[in-house]
Amino acid sequence: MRNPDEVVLRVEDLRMRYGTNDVLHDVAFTAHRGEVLCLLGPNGAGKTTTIEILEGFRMRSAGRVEVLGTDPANGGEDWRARLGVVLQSWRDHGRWRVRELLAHLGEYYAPYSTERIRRPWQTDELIEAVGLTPHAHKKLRQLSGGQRRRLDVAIGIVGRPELLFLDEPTAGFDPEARREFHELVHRLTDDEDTTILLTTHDLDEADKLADRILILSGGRIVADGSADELSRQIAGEAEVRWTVDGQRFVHSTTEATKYVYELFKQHGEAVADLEVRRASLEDTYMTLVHQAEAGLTAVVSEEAGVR
Ligand SMILES: Nc1ncnc2c1ncn2[C@@H]1O[C@H](COP(=O)(O)OP(=O)(O)OP(=O)(O)O)[C@@H](O)[C@H]1O
Repeated sequence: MRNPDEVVLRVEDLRMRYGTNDVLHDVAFTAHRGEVLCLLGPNGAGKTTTIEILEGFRMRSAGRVEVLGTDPANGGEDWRARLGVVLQSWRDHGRWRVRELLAHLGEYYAPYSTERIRRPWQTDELIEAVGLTPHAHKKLRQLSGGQRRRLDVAIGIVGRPELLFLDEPTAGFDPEARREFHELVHRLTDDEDTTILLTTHDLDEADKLADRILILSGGRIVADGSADELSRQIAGEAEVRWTVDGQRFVHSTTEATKYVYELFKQHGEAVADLEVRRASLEDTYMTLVHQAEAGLTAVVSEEAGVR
């Protein structure tokens, strides 16, 4: 049965050093069943390193990590079968055909099928879910960049993972493919209860998909919360725009509701074109990353408050 309180991912005091270069400093976060976490951050912030440690592809330098109840450094085949991974880089299977490859990869998961989770995903259903039906019989090298990325996603989910890692899954997608991918993510979390950790540079995508956003900067988590929580905590001011008799006005305030109430009290029905604009995720992201880069290391966290 679904238990939304179940912790699927627990990271504490995670550190990573390449040679003498510390790239992760005391990273800590958790993810619960069915949650979508988006890991944001500038190039080189440590997103891929974090994900690779959680996937068991990279050994950490220090800290505690639990993925589906197991330390990834000791995860066996049965643990790995419960994970799905979509890496940034392409794999080289150029001569295989789409359907053939997915059916083949799916066979590896059959021994890990359970009463609750039937593995693998039925091949044609999976191909349909990622929008590759018209290309099912093509060789991989004949696919476009975006089609190839859809296949990468299919490879990641063929074993019906309980936890799915997606490293920049929509890079190279056209707007329609992006929207279809977002629908697929909702389907995976709603119908299959999949927990998803994804990295993206597309803030609009993070806004649409994430239950929680983690912002990593210089190897540190500088924010942890929903898009709304982060924007409320960082940018207290909202911008109110309106017109009276065709003349435009703009005012910044921390108390938008009260301000609008006063506005109507004063001008009544003469107020038109009213808009109240809170900080966008992009505004919030820029503020937090710039603060972190300037050495202001206050961490914004819904769970912990500001510390
Ligand atoms: N194998 C490696 N050896 C040494 N340094 C590395 C290695 N891999 C990554 N790094 C360094 O670790 C830091 C974090 O890199 P990482 O790839 O995790 O960042 P990222 O947030 O995923 O960046 P991007 O958005 O560009 O993908 C960078 O400074 C990078 O140069």
